[in-house]
Amino acid sequence: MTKMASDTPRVVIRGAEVRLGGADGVAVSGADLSLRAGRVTALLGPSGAGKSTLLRAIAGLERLHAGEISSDGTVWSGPGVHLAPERRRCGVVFQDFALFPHLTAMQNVAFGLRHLSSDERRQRVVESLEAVELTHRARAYPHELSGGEQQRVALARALAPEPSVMLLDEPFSGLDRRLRADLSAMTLDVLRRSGTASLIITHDAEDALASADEIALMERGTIIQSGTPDALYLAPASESAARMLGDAEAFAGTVEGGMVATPLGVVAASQPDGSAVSVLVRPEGILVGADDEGAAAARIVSRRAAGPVVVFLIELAPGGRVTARAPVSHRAKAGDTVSLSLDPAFVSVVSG
Ligand SMILES: Nc1ncnc2c1ncn2[C@@H]1O[C@H](COP(=O)(O)OP(=O)(O)OP(=O)(O)O)[C@@H](O)[C@H]1O
Repeated sequence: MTKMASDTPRVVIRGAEVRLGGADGVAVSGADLSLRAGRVTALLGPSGAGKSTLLRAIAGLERLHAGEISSDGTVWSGPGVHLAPERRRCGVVFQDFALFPHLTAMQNVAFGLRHLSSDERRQRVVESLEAVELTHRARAYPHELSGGEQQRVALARALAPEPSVMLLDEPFSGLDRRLRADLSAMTLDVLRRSGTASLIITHDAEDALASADEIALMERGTIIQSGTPDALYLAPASESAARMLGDAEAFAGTVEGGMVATPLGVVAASQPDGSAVSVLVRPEGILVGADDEGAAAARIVSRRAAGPVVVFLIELAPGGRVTARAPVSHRAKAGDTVSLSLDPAFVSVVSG
């Protein structure tokens, strides 16, 4: 049942627009996104950004007013086309997943497989419950299962018909933190091995950075950036993209001679001279050195250890404060005068 990941997109969304509740209620606007087989894409963005609406549009539960959604060359939604949800090879696990209470775990999983022969159906149910490690609970009813086990049955049920794409809307938000971490790791593993293309809504940027294959950032109805977690963390396309994935300092400046000046030193910029830009720096990119080393003199206001890292709040000589993050072994302490420099790997220059 293991299938290879592929670079060819399984689902392609182009210029998707969804209007809800009247002309100005545009929930999704010009959204572009590709989902690949065997890969998990985390969809991240503030409340009201349009994440659930985009998922519902892919599932066929909302109509597109413009744009197109297609899968393996078949148009699911587009001008004059709207394939019914049951005709899309789309598995869905929503937050308030509901198992049928009067059916056992295996009957729940078998529910969507009525088109198969009974032998094939039995085989598929066994495989799906095996994938979520629940064969020993096959005959249990939902009320006899824990919350995490119920969620695993819901996942098995959605995967059993072998969908092209799996859509998960914050599937773990109702569970406690510890269970959520375990279940999230297992779910992503099962999704990857199934070979389906997965899109999972989350509010947890750290979790997305640590576990997703790709991240799509959504804001005001549109996908503002998508790519691998590393690429998005290190090279955000805008200040708001940067902040969706963690802390960042932003310095406004103007490009002169291919460079832009910041209070922490000068950095190279690819924008034309005279452009107004914003220099974005991750806390790991602010290097705290001895007093005589770097470019900018500064004073440490506070030092806070947080597990393997230490977070410095630093006051710059010309005024203003920045946050730097270093390994916990870093010796600088509150009150020290230090000099700061930039690690270019954690710096990106975006149009201001
Ligand atoms: N049925 C509806 N009728 C009218 N407007 C709606 C409807 N459902 C959602 N909206 C609006 O559409 C926009 C996008 O909502 P959506 O639920 O897709 O956002 P979201 O990113 O999933 O948010 P959250 O993270 O809070 O779940 C919001 O402005 C919301 O108020």
